[in-house]
Amino acid sequence: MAKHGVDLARLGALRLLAGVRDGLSLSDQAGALKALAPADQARAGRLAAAVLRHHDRADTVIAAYVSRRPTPAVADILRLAVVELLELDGAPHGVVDAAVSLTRGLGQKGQAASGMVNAVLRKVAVHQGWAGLPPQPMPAWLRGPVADAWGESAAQAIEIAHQAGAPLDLTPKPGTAVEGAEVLPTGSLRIHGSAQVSALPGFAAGEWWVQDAAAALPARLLEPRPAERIADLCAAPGGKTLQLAAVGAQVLAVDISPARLNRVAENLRRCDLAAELVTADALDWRPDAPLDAVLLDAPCSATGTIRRHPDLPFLRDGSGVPALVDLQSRLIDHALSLLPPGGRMVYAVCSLLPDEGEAQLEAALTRHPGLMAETPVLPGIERSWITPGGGLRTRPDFWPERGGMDGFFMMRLRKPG
Ligand SMILES: C[S@@+](CC[C@H](N)C(=O)[O-])C[C@H]1O[C@@H](n2cnc3c(N)ncnc32)[C@H](O)[C@@H]1O
Repeated sequence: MAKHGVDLARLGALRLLAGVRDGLSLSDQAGALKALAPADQARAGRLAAAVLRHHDRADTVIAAYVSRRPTPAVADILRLAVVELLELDGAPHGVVDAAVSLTRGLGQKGQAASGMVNAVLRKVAVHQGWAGLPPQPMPAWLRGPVADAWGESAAQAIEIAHQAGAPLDLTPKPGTAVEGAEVLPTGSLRIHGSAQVSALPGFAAGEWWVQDAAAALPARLLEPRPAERIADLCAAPGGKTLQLAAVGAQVLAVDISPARLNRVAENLRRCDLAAELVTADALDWRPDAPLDAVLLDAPCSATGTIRRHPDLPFLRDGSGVPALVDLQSRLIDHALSLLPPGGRMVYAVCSLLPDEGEAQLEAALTRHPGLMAETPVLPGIERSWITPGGGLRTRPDFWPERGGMDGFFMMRLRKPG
């Protein structure tokens, strides 16, 4: 949609990118585009995400044609145009014109830079070699541990998967099908191509919820049974709570954030499922009656979700990881203290960092003599995903032909009887 010849979606994308430069995540900025029509909001989000996914490749191309470093705002306009031209097959004339008018819209400095933007983008439009540029690298604080754990070629395959983005995965209520969706070996449903979630069949009737195929595994690994009392610690927005409730377990969904628990309530309502919602710090919460099992989806670096959140590498520097690792181990200890002898627990993190996953398993077994890691057995998981310590590791580069999956580590622990 155009206003005074300027595409509002592109303006929105640039606003989002400026927000990321200021330390705001894309999802934190949903309100910033409120004035735009829903279709423009969605396109702005897609364009901003595409620029972040190809950020360094775009800079490599721009550097070949500029003599002086552009200002941050002009650099974003150039990156957006480069990605539209070389990745999204945008029509050169329209993309270059839009970039020039967006630059002019920056005021006096923009007026001065618009000639340069025009000249640079005319050359970019016929640039050769885009496909051969390496994918957006992970930041060093993440790439180092990933390459150490799984090797350089795995790190590169993960970067390729990050760049490709993620399809839409759904978890259906037991026995529910969704027309046109691929049924994945693990039981999740996958929709390829862009789709408006609320327009898909079964959304209003609450027959499924959006959940990455890997994110659906921890609740399955717990093997919840009808009427079991299960605490879902760190539950919001509730994907795993819904899974547990859908098999008929009595779920206590605990989260520290009341606002995020409201989202669990909304999701339960839409899907016509029930759980008890508890606002509490999981580190000191205790149930008033014995539990059968605990699911602990601990707060983490979220580095396994970069496919969906390409802004994450631009917002974090890894300095928060040690505090998260410490919180995770305290949560594991507290969760174990809630279980009766012989009780079971699943710990999960959407992280690619072994410190938050494989190392947490090893440390928990050392701290708790007699605690056992039970080897994961689930439909559709591959042997190579099982770690030597008995955990389950998923990575974005797994299932490349199907469109990948988020990076998770999960483990199932059994308290001594
Ligand atoms: C990874 S998300 C959980 C995702 C959720 N299990 C799902 O499947 O939809 C982590 C959650 O932990 C919550 N959280 C962080 N620290 C917590 C604490 N000390 N006690 C309880 N919840 C906490 C956050 O509010 C956030 O909702």
